[in-house]
Amino acid sequence: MAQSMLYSWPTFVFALFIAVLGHFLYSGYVSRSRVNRLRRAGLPMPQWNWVTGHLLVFKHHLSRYPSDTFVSVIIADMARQFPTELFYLDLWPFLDPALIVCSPEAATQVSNTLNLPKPRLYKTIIDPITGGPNILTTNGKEWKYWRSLLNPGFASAHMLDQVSAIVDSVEIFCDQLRKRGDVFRLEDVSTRLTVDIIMKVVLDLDLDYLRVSHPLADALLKMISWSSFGNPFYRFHPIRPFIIKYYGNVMQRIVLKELNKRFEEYTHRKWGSSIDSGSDVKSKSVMALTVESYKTDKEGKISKLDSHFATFASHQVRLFLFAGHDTTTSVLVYVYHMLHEHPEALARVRKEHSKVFGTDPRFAAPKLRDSPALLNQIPYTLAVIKETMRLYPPSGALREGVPGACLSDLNGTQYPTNGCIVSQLHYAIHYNSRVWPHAKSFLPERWLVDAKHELYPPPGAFRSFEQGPRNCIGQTLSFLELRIALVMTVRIFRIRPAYEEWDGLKEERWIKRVLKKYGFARDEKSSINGERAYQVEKGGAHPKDGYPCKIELLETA
Ligand code: HEM
Repeated sequence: MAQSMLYSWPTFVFALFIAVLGHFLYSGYVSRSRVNRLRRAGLPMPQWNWVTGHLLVFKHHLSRYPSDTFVSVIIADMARQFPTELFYLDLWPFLDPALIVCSPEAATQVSNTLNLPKPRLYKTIIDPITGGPNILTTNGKEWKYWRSLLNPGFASAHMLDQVSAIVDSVEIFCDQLRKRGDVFRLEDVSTRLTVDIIMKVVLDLDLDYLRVSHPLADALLKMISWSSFGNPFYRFHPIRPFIIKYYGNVMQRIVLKELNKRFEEYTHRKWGSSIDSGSDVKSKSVMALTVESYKTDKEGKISKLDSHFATFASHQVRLFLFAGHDTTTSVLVYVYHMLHEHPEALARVRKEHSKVFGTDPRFAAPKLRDSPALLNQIPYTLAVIKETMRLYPPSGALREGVPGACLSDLNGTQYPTNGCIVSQLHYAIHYNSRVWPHAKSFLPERWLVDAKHELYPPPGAFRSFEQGPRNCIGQTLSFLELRIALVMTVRIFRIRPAYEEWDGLKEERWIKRVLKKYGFARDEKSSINGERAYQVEKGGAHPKDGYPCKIELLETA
């Protein structure tokens, strides 16, 4: 008996190995055959072969850039050879065949005309962070129900009620910046700011992460660092599932506890007025308003937070924490960078703030608290933010192709989407010189001219928040916090990049020192076209090395 078991175990393992290999090769064959059919139909794609698909072409383009470059930048480089602004890319086994979209017209077909579903790939990557289904990854009725419950919490009018809470966080951000005489990574402090803000706005929870660590935020950042964004090998790391599970539980415990607390406060009317009486209550968190919509939906018949609602709501809170901090942080840091690179724009922003908030920058905070609507009177600042987001889009957007759905290019050629990931490449669309005159230049003015002006942004071309029904639910909040942060900082601090100093501070590993000594390695100052703060792959796109910088306090402060 024991002997037959010994005999059967290796056989079993071998059979399993053959089955897994067979499945792998078969799915590779299916994937490559699909691309081959598209190739034979004459649709645009780079040089292709059965064994490597487009991997070698991709590698060739990658070799022109630092190895950590944001992947959209590499694919946009490949896109330059396709005037069709649409092409197929076969990176199996790392990704299903992809239809790359670099034209605003085709992107509008994806998001508005066809409204293609979100891909299954999102579930694999995002759901472990959020703990389960959420409005970023679900489709159809499930998505619609939750989006309609959550929308009121993000409405513009309600967001203005959050200004005071955001100002409080930005004041602490300023205190932290004041303390920094050294070279430091601006992104680290900015991340703490956006995490604090998102939790206040979404859950009315003050993490005070700008000053101290917090298990919720720490768990989120740990989970992100263990996720497979940008590096597909992470997906196969043997201890990754345990790490994700552990930190997921930490997050879930805290979020559920806070949600229950909010519900208790809600039912005991601690928010200052009665929900049941139907009166308006100001300064409520997104989740408070969601509970309110839910209760209305159930005709008021809930007396405790039911576990189905609580679980799903906790996924949304975790999603907001994830989606709401990463992108906004990246934009904030790049806005400071652009203002440093364009002193004339910085001078104009400062002048605009002095005109609206008074010449003494110390009074900006009380003015904002008293009259949040003043934020609508700084159009040039908003234009600077949008232009920065055009040049440094923090993400892109993926959809799943479906049978019968085709995209058409400007010549009317049809591109089947079935079996493909449809990738709206924000980076390539934002640098598309057919639709953006002077596409590489930083021109905030293009956001201020009237519709007849040649610089006027064409419809569908600015996609940082995506467009159509699945656009970003948090865009009003992001514009709000970015403007508040700028109003409260640009007249107080001078922020400049400090990559050279940072290079000097970095500890070189002993192995690199040895290799350099014998001529096998050299100093690498990675940059793209001289830009040290290039976008690197890290979930979304982030400035290289977290933007090492130095801060000076201005005399007016
Ligand atoms: C500058 C900041 C931001 C940028 C650039 C950004 C970008 C985007 C993009 C491109 C999408 C579409 C993704 C896709 O279709 O694959 C999206 C969706 C989404 N964003 Fe944002 N986002 C930002 C801030 C926020 C904030 C602050 C929140 C938090 C509340 C948030 C929450 C979401 C959610 C929940 C969705 C999914 C919406 C849906 O499918 O119904 N985002 N965002």
